[in-house]
Amino acid sequence: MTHTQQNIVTIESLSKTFTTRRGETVTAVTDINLAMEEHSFTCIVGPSGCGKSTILRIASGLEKPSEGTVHYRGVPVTKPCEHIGLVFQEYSLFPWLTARDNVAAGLKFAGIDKATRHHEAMAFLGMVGMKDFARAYPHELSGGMKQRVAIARALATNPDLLFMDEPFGALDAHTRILLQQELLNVWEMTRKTIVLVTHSVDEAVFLADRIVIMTGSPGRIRNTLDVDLERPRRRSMPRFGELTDHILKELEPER
Ligand SMILES: Nc1ncnc2c1ncn2[C@@H]1O[C@H](COP(=O)(O)OP(=O)(O)OP(=O)(O)O)[C@@H](O)[C@H]1O
Repeated sequence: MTHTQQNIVTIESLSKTFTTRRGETVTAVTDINLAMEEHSFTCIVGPSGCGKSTILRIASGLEKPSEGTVHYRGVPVTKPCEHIGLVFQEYSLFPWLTARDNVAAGLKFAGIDKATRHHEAMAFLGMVGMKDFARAYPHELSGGMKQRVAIARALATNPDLLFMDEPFGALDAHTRILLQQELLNVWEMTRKTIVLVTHSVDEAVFLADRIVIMTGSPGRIRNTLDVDLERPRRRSMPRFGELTDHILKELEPER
């Protein structure tokens, strides 16, 4: 595989083996080859334990591969960097900081002065519809609101790549659908490259340009599928149902 101009991330021959505390080895993923085009929206779906999170953790530099490589714009990824934003399922906000200060926190490490930090934080809170809650603390916010703040915080450092691991997994169905739409709005506004891991095939078909379908034990890519559905997408579109059914079939365990 070559590192073409438009591929922002390239994952080649990636495998990861963990050694458990009891000394057993577990191959989490094997022979993963993936490239993300700039500005694209990729969803990774697969059964629990097939290594989706492991791929994101390695691709963002939080974990080392056992074999293979990850490149960001042609440069090996060996540790977390400011170009890659992360949003995980647990809101991971600082409980002692207000929504605004949570968003501003990332900018503090970047050495930006306080007034600019606050101004920028408000702009990103506005983008996710949370301006009115800038002074609220995480415990005063609902799950959906906390996840909005987490997205604003990930965007604040202006990464060009956003890795999201089950960001809406803990939300009720209604809030989840609202936030999916908001994420699409943010994506269309900012044109970030997004890679999102989800258990929900419906969510993947709603969001993605391309869906990576994984199988488990050890995790490997079974198929990748380009989503040939125009936007805005509606779940009532016949093709929406066809694609969902097709992916669900691919995910069925082999007999
Ligand atoms: N630090 C670790 N030590 C040992 N095994 C691990 C470690 N992290 C992950 N694993 C194992 O690797 C495999 C893949 O885990 P991973 O969390 O990446 O899967 P996943 O597809 O994201 O799962 P889920 O959808 O349930 O979140 C699992 O078998 C898991 O037990």
